[in-house]
Amino acid sequence: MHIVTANEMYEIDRFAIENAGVDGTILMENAGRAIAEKVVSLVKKSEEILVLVGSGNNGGDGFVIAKTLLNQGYKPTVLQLAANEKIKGAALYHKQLFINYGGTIQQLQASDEITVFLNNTDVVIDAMLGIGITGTLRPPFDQVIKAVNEVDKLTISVDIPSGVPADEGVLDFIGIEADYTFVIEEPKMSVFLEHCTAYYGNWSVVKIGLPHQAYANQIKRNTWVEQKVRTTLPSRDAFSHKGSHGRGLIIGGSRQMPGSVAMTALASLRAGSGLITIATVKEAISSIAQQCLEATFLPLASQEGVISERQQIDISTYDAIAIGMGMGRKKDTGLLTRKIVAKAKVPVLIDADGLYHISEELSVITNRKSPTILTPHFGEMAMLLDTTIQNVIAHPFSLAESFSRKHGVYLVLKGPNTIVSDPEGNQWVNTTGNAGLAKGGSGDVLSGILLAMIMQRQKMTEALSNGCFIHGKAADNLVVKKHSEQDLLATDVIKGLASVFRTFS
Ligand SMILES: NC(=O)C1=CN([C@@H]2O[C@H](COP(=O)(O)OP(=O)(O)OC[C@H]3O[C@@H](n4cnc5c(N)ncnc54)[C@H](O)[C@@H]3O)[C@@H](O)[C@H]2O)[C@@H](O)CC1
Ligand SMILES: Nc1ncnc2c1ncn2[C@@H]1O[C@H](COP(=O)(O)OP(=O)(O)O)[C@@H](O)[C@H]1O
Ligand SMILES: [K+]
Repeated sequence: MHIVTANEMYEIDRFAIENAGVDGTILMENAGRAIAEKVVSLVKKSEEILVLVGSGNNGGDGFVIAKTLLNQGYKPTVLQLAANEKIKGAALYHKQLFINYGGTIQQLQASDEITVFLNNTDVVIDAMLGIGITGTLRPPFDQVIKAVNEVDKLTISVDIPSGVPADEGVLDFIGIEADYTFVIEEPKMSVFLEHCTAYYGNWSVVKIGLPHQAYANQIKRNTWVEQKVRTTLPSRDAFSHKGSHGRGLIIGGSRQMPGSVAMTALASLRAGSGLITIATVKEAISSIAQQCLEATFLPLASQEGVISERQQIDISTYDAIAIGMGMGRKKDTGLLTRKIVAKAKVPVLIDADGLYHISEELSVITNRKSPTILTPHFGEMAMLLDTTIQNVIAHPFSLAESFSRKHGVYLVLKGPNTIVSDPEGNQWVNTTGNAGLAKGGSGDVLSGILLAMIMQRQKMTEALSNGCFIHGKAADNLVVKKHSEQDLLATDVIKGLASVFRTFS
């Protein structure tokens, strides 16, 4: 699936109508009819349905839904929230068809009348506002949306929950809290914005027959789904040896935080790495070795329990490096981190405290010749950009894209909807994972999986997207069977990798 902004959607629409010659009323018929089919699968004929229609094309879809339901023996009540003269074009055409099919339309005279309509219905179909919303809500939409949210009725939104912006940038809004949203043709950006996702409820896409050529090459944002993992994840060659699957180096850990690198190493081995070496402070090695028998070690000199600057590390024999987990934020560790990142001629993944050290001197990553992968969560992203977390929440797609382009890096912006960005500005949103991962250590496990993935035969963007998918999928499988979102631990996710890899082998 592509992920579109409102403008991109309008552009696709324009192409369909002007270049491909599709009539706009047909697109509206297709949209309304496809959504009516979904409504039929959720609602019984005996139930009362209230269709709330606005003045634009979203309202037009509402008329088609009402007409289709009426034709199938339902008795929808259509409540028009805008003046008659505001309904134009395709929406007016479908309003007239609805009337011709025997439908009647009621009009809201005063905002507070809405409670009477809501009290008399079982189901609300929200066809008030779609991607055409501008500015703050005007009456009666503000009051109607609040009233719908206050009553406990099954609420089904058309294309987008009314009031929710389609695009990035708006943090404050009043929106319908839908139970279901049937998104037309392609998910809008806000489906994946963490301050908007919940409004959509259970969402899915309905296709309305827009010409594929209208957008196949233009949209740079996509979802990463199981089918893509199936077609890109390399299988293990029967004649391979440990060297064929990558020799990875993990640099991090400290006396205070030995567990993080242990989890990264274990996850990396479970995700298919051939050989893993952990470079960490020598006093942490015995405890880490007990957790991870398969790893080898590179003991590092330490100062107050953290990796000290004064030492040479031979990084020449590794295929990829992950650096930063649990290493702390001491100045000396930072100097060494930047030296290693600058010197390494293989892919380097930078996570956690490594991101802090890099944020002090971003030119170190910009100047690198081999691939650099940064894996910040929203707080670390704000630190890298020297901005607020609120700003990252408001603009995750555009900030990630511009950062990747500017510094020539691959960025994995972690969250409930993790976004992978490449230096050309392409983006993929991961579709797996749950709140059980919102726990210390999940990021360390992800780094290990990604380190393994980037050492297998696949493109860098596929490696990163597959790694995120597998990490989230392991957590999803675990909360269905063995665990819950409450008790899930990062170490469980490592064990759960088996269930995911087995489905792809
Ligand atoms: N290719 C597509 O994507 C298709 C889209 N269709 C529908 O068309 C919708 C977009 O239609 P429109 O561009 O007409 O836009 P909308 O229907 O989303 O809204 C525009 C209308 O809302 C009013 N409005 C805007 N901001 C408002 C505010 N803050 N407070 C109160 N009223 C406000 C405007 O005066 C205008 O009349 C989509 O969301 C979708 O539902 C379908 O008809 C089928 C084809
Ligand atoms: N609510 C959530 N839903 C899905 N995935 C989540 C959620 N919260 C966190 N994650 C995932 O868990 C990982 C957390 O990483 P991070 O914040 O770096 O953890 P830590 O540094 O504590 O190990 C990321 O991969 C993120 O995408
Ligand atoms: K809507």
